Amino acid sequence: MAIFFSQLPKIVFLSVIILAASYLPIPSLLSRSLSRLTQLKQHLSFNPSPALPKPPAIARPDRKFATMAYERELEIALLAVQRATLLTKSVYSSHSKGTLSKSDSSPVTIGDFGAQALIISSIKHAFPEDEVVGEEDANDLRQNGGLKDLVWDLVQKAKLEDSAAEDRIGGPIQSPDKMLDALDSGGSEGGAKGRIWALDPIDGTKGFLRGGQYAVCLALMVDGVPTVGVIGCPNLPVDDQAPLDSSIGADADGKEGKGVLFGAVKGEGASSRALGKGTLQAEQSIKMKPLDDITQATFCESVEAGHSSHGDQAAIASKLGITKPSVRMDSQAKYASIARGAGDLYLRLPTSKTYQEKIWDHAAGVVLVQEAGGEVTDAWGKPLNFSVGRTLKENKGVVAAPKAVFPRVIDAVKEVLDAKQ
Ligand SMILES: Nc1ncnc2c1ncn2[C@@H]1O[C@H](COP(=O)(O)OS(=O)(=O)O)[C@@H](OP(=O)(O)O)[C@H]1O
Ligand SMILES: [Mg+2]
Ligand SMILES: [Mg+2]
Ligand SMILES: [Mg+2]
Repeated sequence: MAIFFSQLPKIVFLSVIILAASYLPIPSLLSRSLSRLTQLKQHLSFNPSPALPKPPAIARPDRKFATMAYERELEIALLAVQRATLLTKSVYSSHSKGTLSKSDSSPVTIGDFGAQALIISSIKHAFPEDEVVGEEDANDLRQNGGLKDLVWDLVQKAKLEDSAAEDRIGGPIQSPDKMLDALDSGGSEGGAKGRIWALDPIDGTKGFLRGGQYAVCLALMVDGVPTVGVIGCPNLPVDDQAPLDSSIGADADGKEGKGVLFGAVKGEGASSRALGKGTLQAEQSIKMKPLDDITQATFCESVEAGHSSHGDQAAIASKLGITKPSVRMDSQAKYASIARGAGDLYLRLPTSKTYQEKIWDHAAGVVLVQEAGGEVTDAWGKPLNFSVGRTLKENKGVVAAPKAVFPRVIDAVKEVLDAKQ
């Protein structure tokens, strides 16, 4: 009895708890917990490890395949070109482009200088041993401090929005002197041995100044063979299926669905993606359009009549029975456009017997077209030889077409050229 009275407070306390519990909605609490557990189980079955980082095998979420040849070269080239287009777009939409005339009377702008410095700095960070054949050099900036300051200002502002991507290409250039040194590191003589990059920081500078198409072009040549090609086209539509036309219009923010980044690796295919400003966007593979009826072809040619013979090109088109008017477009956007099937043929018939085509005007475009199912030769059907220096020397003109129709096209080209001899 004494024990009962000594334990009475505990007994009362426990009784109160049991009584209170009987009023609580225990079954409903239990059923809610069970349903939560079921939801969690379903969630886990779709996301086996939701809290874990992505498996390391998928290093490039923008790519469909985990590994391929020259994967790092392609990624660095894509990021380097992407960053350079941030700079060129800012110059494109500005009134003052700091234009100079070079010794061959062709124009160069602060955009060309800045883009070349940024891209070479990216390449040298990732692949310090590689050489670069770049179109521009720093001579004009070394002699003109005002111009150098303008370019330095642009170069400092051009940063990828994603800091990890920016780090992959070495981050910002550290000083104006380093910028000049980078710009001057594009003086390789080219050749048939080793790894050499061909860089056109703005291809189609005349188009760039006119408010037309232009392209930032970079290719890696291995033992004289174009192997990786990247082309940034800020003024082409993102949509690979968009009809090809010569109208453009500035679209600095990509709001009008413009801005494409093309990439290709020899033997691995070609792709396009929205240009973007930071991490690489998801890519899709591109192919030339199958062309069953050559008379329905759309052909691309230069805007500048001094760069390719509009007359010869019209004669070739008429020989092939093509009735559609040509699409005139500046830069390697022509190669990119036929590679994605927006156009079919690219004709660049020489205007002079002495002009030597520059390797940076073609290397990236050639990889793109070859990987999209096309063939590219000079106007006489000879393969373009990228292993003989900074120019294509003996190769005159360019003809690019889908493989299946290439023989017909080159025959028509030869007929027109032979008739002129
Ligand atoms: N005479 C002659 N013949 C052939 N090519 C020449 C000639 N003169 C210049 N160039 C080079 O043409 C590059 C411009 O590319 P496109 O001709 O495709 O563009 S355009 O439509 O004519 O603007 C252009 O490249 P960028 O200087 O990078 O713009 C030149 O390297
Ligand atoms: Mg060029
Ligand atoms: Mg150029
Ligand atoms: Mg030029």
